[in-house]
Amino acid sequence: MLVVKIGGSLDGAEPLVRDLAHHEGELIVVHGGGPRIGAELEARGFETRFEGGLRVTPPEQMAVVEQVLTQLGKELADRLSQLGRLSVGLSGRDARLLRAEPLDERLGRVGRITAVNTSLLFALMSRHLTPVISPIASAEGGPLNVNADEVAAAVAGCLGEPLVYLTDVPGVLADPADPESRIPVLDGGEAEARIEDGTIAGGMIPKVRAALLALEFGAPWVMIARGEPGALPQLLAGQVGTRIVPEKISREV
Ligand SMILES: Nc1ncnc2c1ncn2[C@@H]1O[C@H](COP(=O)(O)OP(=O)(O)O)[C@@H](O)[C@H]1O
Ligand SMILES: CC(=O)N[C@@H](CCC(=O)OP(=O)(O)O)C(=O)O
Repeated sequence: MLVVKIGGSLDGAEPLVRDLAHHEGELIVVHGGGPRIGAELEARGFETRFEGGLRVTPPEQMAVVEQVLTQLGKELADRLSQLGRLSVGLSGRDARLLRAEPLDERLGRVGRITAVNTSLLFALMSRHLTPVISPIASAEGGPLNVNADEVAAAVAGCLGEPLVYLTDVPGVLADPADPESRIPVLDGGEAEARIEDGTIAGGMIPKVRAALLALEFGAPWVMIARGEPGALPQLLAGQVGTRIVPEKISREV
């Protein structure tokens, strides 16, 4: 089994969706939707801002966030199903799939995952149905917006399964402006140092932190790679992407 998180930056990437549909083996898909949420909020006259890569979500914006993510999940599940992989679009509000608590009141309706209903996921997979999860969680006082990278980490961690983040860059880059500067293996210490010095920025901050969290929760391995056709087999062969590890040790021979 593999947990795959598809970034909102890959919205509409048909070749990738085909690859996922034809992937041999069980998949759980978690999707983002940042760019589409941003566009919809703007169209409705809302301003949006991020703190540490997380969208500050005032209560009056929550319905828009949920609508956009729900529609995206349904579209993705429908497309995978049409391509032969029967899939079910869910959010964390279905059967309490994802429970959360508010992260910080200054961020509004942004949540931190506290529990995952893994039996719902097993029930679907036992009937050969692929879960497609939108990052909205169930909570006291209404739903919470959770960063999709964190949702994927919680799901993979709770299941003890590997996690792949598919995004629009070839991995974590030493120089974000240079796509050739992929870091093949990144550990927690170096990740925090690079966040501190600014070479890891924007949406890569929650992704790298979530990857470390997934390992802490129990995922056996985590990779960040570009969501291009052929990515999954190449990545499983260790040819592309950045592998996130808690600590690096040097191998001496
Ligand atoms: N050091 C870095 N290496 C790679 N990408 C980085 C780095 N620092 C910032 N980024 C930015 O992070 C983005 C990926 O995060 P995000 O846009 O949230 O993706 P997704 O929608 O796939 O979750 C990249 O497109 C890039 O602009
Ligand atoms: C709290 C928070 O930041 N939630 C995210 C949820 C979607 C997401 O994570 O989408 P990407 O994977 O495309 O970034 C948001 O509102 O954008």
